[in-house]
Amino acid sequence: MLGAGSWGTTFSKVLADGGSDVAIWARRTELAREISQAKRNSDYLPGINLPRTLWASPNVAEVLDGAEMVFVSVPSQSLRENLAAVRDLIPPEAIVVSLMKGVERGTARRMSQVIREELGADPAQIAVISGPNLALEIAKEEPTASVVSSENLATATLVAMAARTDYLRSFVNTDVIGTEFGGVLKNLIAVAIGIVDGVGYGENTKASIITRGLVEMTEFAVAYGARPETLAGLAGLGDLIATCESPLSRNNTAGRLLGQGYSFTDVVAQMNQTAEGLASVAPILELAMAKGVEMPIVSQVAEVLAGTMNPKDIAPHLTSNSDEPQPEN
Ligand SMILES: NC(=O)C1=CN([C@@H]2O[C@H](COP(=O)(O)OP(=O)(O)OC[C@H]3O[C@@H](n4cnc5c(N)ncnc54)[C@H](OP(=O)(O)O)[C@@H]3O)[C@@H](O)[C@H]2O)C=CC1
Ligand SMILES: O=C(CO)COP(=O)(O)O
Repeated sequence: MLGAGSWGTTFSKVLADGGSDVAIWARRTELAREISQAKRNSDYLPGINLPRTLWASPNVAEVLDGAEMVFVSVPSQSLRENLAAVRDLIPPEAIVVSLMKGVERGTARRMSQVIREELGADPAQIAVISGPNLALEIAKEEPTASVVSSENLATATLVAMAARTDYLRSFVNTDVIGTEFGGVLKNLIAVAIGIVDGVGYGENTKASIITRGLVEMTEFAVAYGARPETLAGLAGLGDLIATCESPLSRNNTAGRLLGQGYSFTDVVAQMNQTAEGLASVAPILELAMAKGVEMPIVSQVAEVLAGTMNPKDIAPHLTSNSDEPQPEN
């Protein structure tokens, strides 16, 4: 596992509980020591006991030695530089699995695309995992489901088998584009819902934004080749519900602070964990524009982030250029 944050550590627990030998690369020596010796990660998962077999090291060569599967859970914006540093250490036959839910600023690439580019990996050896998977709930072994996606169904199946425990089961699909974009886009809608909460609006506003948000997510992802069913599944609607409803969500939390009137800079300063949605807004809007997809809710999030829109003006019904009633579907 590359990354010892809340999701990297939680998913390592899942894999270890599923019977695998798991090693985590933690960039901080003291955190690696705490995981290996105390079987705890008090920075990210307070109160959670980790499996006895799990160990961590700041030495990435040691962690990757002999790995059959390499899971990656670092912030999306740091993926490329991290892969460049370990490229020669990843065993050539290893399956590489992205646990991340962002797109790269500047290139607008999905994480599996960055993996492919940086490692020169065969797409059949790459998988992505998404779904309603709030780390702390899974670390507490509350039951949930994930989706493992790969262009090669056999690869997705192998990964899903490795991640099988009493409290987590995975479905498989071959729609990598839909599975990845589902995870990215729900973060942006969760920021919008956080803004609504911060402003103090109620359930009608939230339900309207979640519903219209799913329409935006689906139109966007389908324009890039996703299957609409994927967006209606765990990696789309499922994760949208979990992230929009939960105070555990960092994207939701970031939105709430914006809705309470904090500036983007203040919000970034207050967040001590990764809120991927903040960096993904701009590249997603670039991709939307390239395909002529309207994303009124995501556009409003971008405006609130830029400080050009009062959070109180957020609404589910704005479209860019028309006062006429729009067809619902
Ligand atoms: N948390 C969750 O519930 C879920 C998260 N995800 C996704 O997982 C990915 C990782 O998120 P999550 O674990 O939650 O994030 P956290 O903020 O909890 O942890 C981030 C981890 O990455 C490390 N890190 C930070 N910056 C860098 C860098 N530049 N290079 C290398 N490592 C770095 C941190 O190290 P350090 O501690 O030293 O700063 C830490 O180990 C995200 O894409 C997120 O969307 C997906 C599903 C659920
Ligand atoms: O992806 C997640 C749940 O599925 C976690 O959401 P946050 O990154 O907003 O905490």
